[in-house]
Amino acid sequence: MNAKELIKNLPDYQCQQNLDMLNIKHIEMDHRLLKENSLFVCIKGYTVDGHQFAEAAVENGATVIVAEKELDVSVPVVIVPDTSRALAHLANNFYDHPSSKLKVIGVTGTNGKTSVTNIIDEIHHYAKQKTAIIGTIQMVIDGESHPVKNTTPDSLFLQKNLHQMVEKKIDVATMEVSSHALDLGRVHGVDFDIAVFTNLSQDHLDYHQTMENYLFAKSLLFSQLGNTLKHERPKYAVINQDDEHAEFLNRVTAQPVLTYGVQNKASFQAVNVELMANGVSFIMKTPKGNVPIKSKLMGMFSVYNLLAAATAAYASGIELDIIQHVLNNTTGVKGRFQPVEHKQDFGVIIDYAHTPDSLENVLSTIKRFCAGNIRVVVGCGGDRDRRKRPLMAEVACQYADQAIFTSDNPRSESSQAIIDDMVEGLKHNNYQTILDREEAIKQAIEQANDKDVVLIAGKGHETYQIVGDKVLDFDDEQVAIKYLN
Ligand SMILES: CC(=O)N[C@H]1[C@@H](OP(=O)(O)OP(=O)(O)OC[C@H]2O[C@@H](n3ccc(=O)[nH]c3=O)[C@H](O)[C@@H]2O)O[C@H](CO)[C@@H](O)[C@@H]1O[C@H](C)C(=O)N[C@@H](C)C(=O)N[C@H](CCC(=O)O)C(=O)O
Ligand SMILES: Nc1ncnc2c1ncn2[C@@H]1O[C@H](COP(=O)(O)OP(=O)(O)OP(=O)(O)O)[C@@H](O)[C@H]1O
Ligand SMILES: N[C@H](CCC[C@H](N)C(=O)O)C(=O)O
Ligand SMILES: [Mg+2]
Repeated sequence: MNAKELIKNLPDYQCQQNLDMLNIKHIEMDHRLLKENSLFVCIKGYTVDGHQFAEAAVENGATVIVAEKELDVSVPVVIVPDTSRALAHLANNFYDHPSSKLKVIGVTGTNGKTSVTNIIDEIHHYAKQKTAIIGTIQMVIDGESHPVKNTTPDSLFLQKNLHQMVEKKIDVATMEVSSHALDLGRVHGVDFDIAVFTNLSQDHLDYHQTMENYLFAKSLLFSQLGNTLKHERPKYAVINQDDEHAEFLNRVTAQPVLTYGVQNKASFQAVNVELMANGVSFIMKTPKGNVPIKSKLMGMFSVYNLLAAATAAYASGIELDIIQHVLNNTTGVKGRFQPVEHKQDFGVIIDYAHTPDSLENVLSTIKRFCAGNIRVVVGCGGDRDRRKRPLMAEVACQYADQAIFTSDNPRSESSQAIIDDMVEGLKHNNYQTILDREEAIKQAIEQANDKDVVLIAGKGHETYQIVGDKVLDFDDEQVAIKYLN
């Protein structure tokens, strides 16, 4: 693509040099990945400043540099106020606005994004559409899995892969949209068709500082839901009417809103909800009549996830009988309320609860059916929201009979210091500390009696433990099976 053409829609840029004759074949933000005839965008990161690689980038094949300041290099430099935002524009332009050629469904909220995106994807797949999904666990394009680094990738990776999806004739892409991504502009320029809100509770205050900022970041998905009409269908915001922030999000979007909920009247409302030991059942009231649902997913939080997915699929034009079939048959996502069954006479559940609210949801669900004692193994991530630590410890001790506090990706912090934060001010004493996660799981399993339930929380599908900058192999499920043997 011609360089001048590529940058022409940037809202605010300066460039003294002539770009007329430059043909750009690639865009790159990492100088180590550069090829010939590339445009390199210098990003000021949290670890390093990409501007320092400008010279090396030219050696590696960059023929244009996009930067926030003048640079002494032998190729033209385009100066912009914010390179991250410029990258989102450039990538969208370079890949010819791929999100305008696909249906894109974005799901945001503190908890439930991975669960809801997977159900939405399953529904579209069952409706014989070609689907793709981007989220915490992986990116899947028409059945082919690709690894991901972030829940919501940077704008370059995102636009490149949306383009791949267009090439592969994908009908609908469902993606998790994290608050970090919204705040950092990773999804700028993505033309969403449907925006879904699950819930908002405490997490990520290390990044957002206040709950107001966190809510504001989440709301950007709804204010960014544009006016373009794609596939001859209107756009929709899908909002959890039982969440205290529902009214605010309702006002933020200019598009029609479909709501879902249990307690409050909603477009999709669950009534006659029964929480059972092997799933949930309810009547789903919809704008087109009542639909009975009996799902294998557990707990009230799953009722919300099922409703969110059903409402989004309805907004996407899927028939209710297809939605009903998938809700009744979905078996959920790896590491989300996942039982480990190994001939033992007590329960073992692996779950990704890593916030106070999700831990409370999962433990209260277990409490409903557990005839013995609940034992929870849990830790808090290092270099993440410190303020959620004592709240998670409080929930663990309040709902479980015995809590074992252990390590969960300590990253640059010491595991002991993280647990010190967890137990500070804790009034309960039904806990012990075992820093080594394998030993903690072993102890919980060895101490479990008939009818007890052991909840191993926080890491879900993860198959690693991040200690310092090392990523060590660690899989809660494998460790549990080892000691169940
Ligand atoms: C804090 C944060 O968001 N960091 C993201 C950021 O990394 P960074 O700022 O450290 O990047 P950096 O290493 O300083 O590099 C700066 C620039 O220099 C370039 N570079 C770097 C080194 C080099 O030799 N050459 C070079 O060109 C890099 O390619 C980059 O363009 O940019 C990277 C590339 O896009 C991201 O992968 C990375 O996410 C890290 C892994 C992360 O942990 N992010 C978390 C906080 C996050 O975003 N989480 C949310 C989920 C939250 C939730 O809802 O649970 C998510 O969406 O994943
Ligand atoms: N709707 C919900 N409300 C509260 N808790 C939930 C809900 N859905 C799932 N959970 C809990 O949150 C955990 C994480 O669920 P899920 O992975 O779907 O959330 P997520 O929003 O994708 O998380 P992340 O921010 O890490 O990507 C689950 O293991 C479960 O404990
Ligand atoms: N997306 C979340 C995942 C947390 C998972 C937990 N195992 C941890 O490492 O804290 C985060 O990065 O905050
Ligand atoms: Mg997720």
